[in-house]
Amino acid sequence: MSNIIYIGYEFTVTPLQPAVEILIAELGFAGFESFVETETGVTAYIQKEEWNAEILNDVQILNSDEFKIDYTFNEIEQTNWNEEWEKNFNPIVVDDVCSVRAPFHENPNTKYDIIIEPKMSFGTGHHETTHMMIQHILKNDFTNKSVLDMGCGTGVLAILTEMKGAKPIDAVDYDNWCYVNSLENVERNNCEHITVIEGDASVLEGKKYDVIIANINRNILLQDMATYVSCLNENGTLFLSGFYNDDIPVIQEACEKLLLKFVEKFERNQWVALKFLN
Ligand SMILES: C[S@@+](CC[C@H](N)C(=O)[O-])C[C@H]1O[C@@H](n2cnc3c(N)ncnc32)[C@H](O)[C@@H]1O
Repeated sequence: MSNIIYIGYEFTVTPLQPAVEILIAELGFAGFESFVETETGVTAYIQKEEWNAEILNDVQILNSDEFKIDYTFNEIEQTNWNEEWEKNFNPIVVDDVCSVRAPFHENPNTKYDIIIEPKMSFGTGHHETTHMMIQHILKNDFTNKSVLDMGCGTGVLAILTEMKGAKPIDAVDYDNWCYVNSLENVERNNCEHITVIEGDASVLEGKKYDVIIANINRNILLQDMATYVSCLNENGTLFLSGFYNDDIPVIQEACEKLLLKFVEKFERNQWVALKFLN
């Protein structure tokens, strides 16, 4: 069990939309990793070791004349954060066929019913990037494909690929909490073909996959892209997310330098998820 300390910011936003959406996008970019929408705005969390006093300097919407945004912040005990999450985690259904829910939610009877207890890990399906990666996975054939889920968070994407017939699957995350949480969720969903690995791109040496899924962030993707592509089989597929529409040119250029071909883009609230072929 990790003893990471978080800083929680409670933002009060008037009027709520579209300001809350923009605020969450900008905070995500600044390094905040979890968000809980409230009746009056949003609560956002960042690890204390990622935090600094200037963290909000680049969050432009705070200077907007169109919206009034106030905030307070304080250190959050891990246990309090979990209670907050449990109160606020609503089940989601993607394209009527895939649900992501907690064990205590009612079964929505979807074809792919993923049960997740995310605690501190990213990947409840609420985030645009997870949602779009789920859409890519739903749309593509995974039967007997070997898969790497890089930056697996809760393991939600790896679990869905197994439900769609993929095997074997490696789910990798450098964060110990995510590693432990993915192990728990893999077991909770009775998956048999997923190996959860704690580490970064350095654990990929010598490995090969038919499909690589990486929902991380622009800088890590650019840094590790060559390693991912070296692990991709001929005619393999790479799905990337964790960045904005404006980042596409730099991501696409990096992929094309490695001879990948751009195939398809999904977009939600300025976030994007791209598909490339080898
Ligand atoms: C945006 S979350 C995605 C989680 C999940 N795959 C999803 O789609 O909901 C990114 C994850 O990547 C992990 N991560 C960030 N940098 C990494 C790196 N260099 N190597 C491995 N994992 C990394 C983080 O710990 C986090 O769990």
